[in-house]
Amino acid sequence: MIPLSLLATVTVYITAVEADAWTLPPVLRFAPALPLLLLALLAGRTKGPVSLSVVALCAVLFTEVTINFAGIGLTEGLTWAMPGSLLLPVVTSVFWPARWSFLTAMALTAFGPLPMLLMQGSELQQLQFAVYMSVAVTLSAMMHAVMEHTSRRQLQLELQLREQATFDGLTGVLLRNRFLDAAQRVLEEHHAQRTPVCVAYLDADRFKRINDHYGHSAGDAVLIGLADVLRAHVRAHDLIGRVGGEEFAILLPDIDLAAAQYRMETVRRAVRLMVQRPDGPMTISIGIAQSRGPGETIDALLVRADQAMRQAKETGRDRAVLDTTLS
Ligand SMILES: Nc1nc2c(ncn2[C@@H]2O[C@H](COP(=O)(O)OP(=O)(O)OP(=O)(O)O)[C@@H](O)[C@H]2O)c(=O)[nH]1
Repeated sequence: MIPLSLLATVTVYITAVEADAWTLPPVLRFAPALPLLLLALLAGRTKGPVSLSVVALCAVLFTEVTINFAGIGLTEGLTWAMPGSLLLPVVTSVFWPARWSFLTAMALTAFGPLPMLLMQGSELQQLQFAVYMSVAVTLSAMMHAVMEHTSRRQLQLELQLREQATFDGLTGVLLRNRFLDAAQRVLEEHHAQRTPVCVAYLDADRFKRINDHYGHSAGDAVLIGLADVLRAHVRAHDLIGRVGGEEFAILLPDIDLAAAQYRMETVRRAVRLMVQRPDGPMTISIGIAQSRGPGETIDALLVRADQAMRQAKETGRDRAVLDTTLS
């Protein structure tokens, strides 16, 4: 957008020159347009938004200086310089993303013709200028505010969409696929560093009964409470994902099976103590597996943890079982 606004600036400049307010010989008339074009090209190649704004502001400054030089000595110069340079803030107002660059560009373009005007303008022209300028700056500020509001709203929607695609709407933990992606990356990093990683597979016990006897919303409330307890009991770099309806997985980097068991026992006790279901305390069954090292994927690791969790179910629920299958 800024390179486009610079090209617009060049056009405004050339139109102004063509308005016959230029005292130089015809060959030199368009000379100042060259640096402007160069700035436009440079802006097209500049990547950072701040340096892009600086380049664009240089172009505006240059245009205003040129307008002043072009107009000095010619009263007629004022006739085109005033509306021309006041049109510029309105046209370019939507192109300046940052507030500081918008304010600087507005000040430059709105007050640009002031020296020429003060030097040779009549009182009427000065009054005209004050009126034009107020209208132009007000219009620009309004357009800029609308643009800013629209882009802020768009950004909010984007963030909202990204969040919805990342986190489970009910419990706030990672969605299954996001968990698998993130966990696979962590797993590979730990394989490369030869450090241990474990995964725990957690399943709410007899959850169907809550839904059947107390309704789906009672089940939802228990799931929310369960996720809260999980979040409160993991380390900052552990990952929690909702991998099924009432099934969660926790990736536990940097700890071996024994340490993972200790941590998950704490979680299991906390759930029993802190999550209430309508018919009594909530319990969970947990299966824990440690990664076998390079080559093992998160899916394979989860399968082993899931199998251990099923053993926990079969042997009475409300317990943590370790996967001890040989590698
Ligand atoms: N309220 C609610 N229920 C869910 C949700 N997702 C899955 N469920 C329910 O969770 C229940 C899971 O039941 P089952 O897989 O039979 O297992 P269970 O009753 O927990 O019994 P065990 O796992 O054998 O201890 C089903 O009734 C699903 O409908 C959810 O988001 N909200």
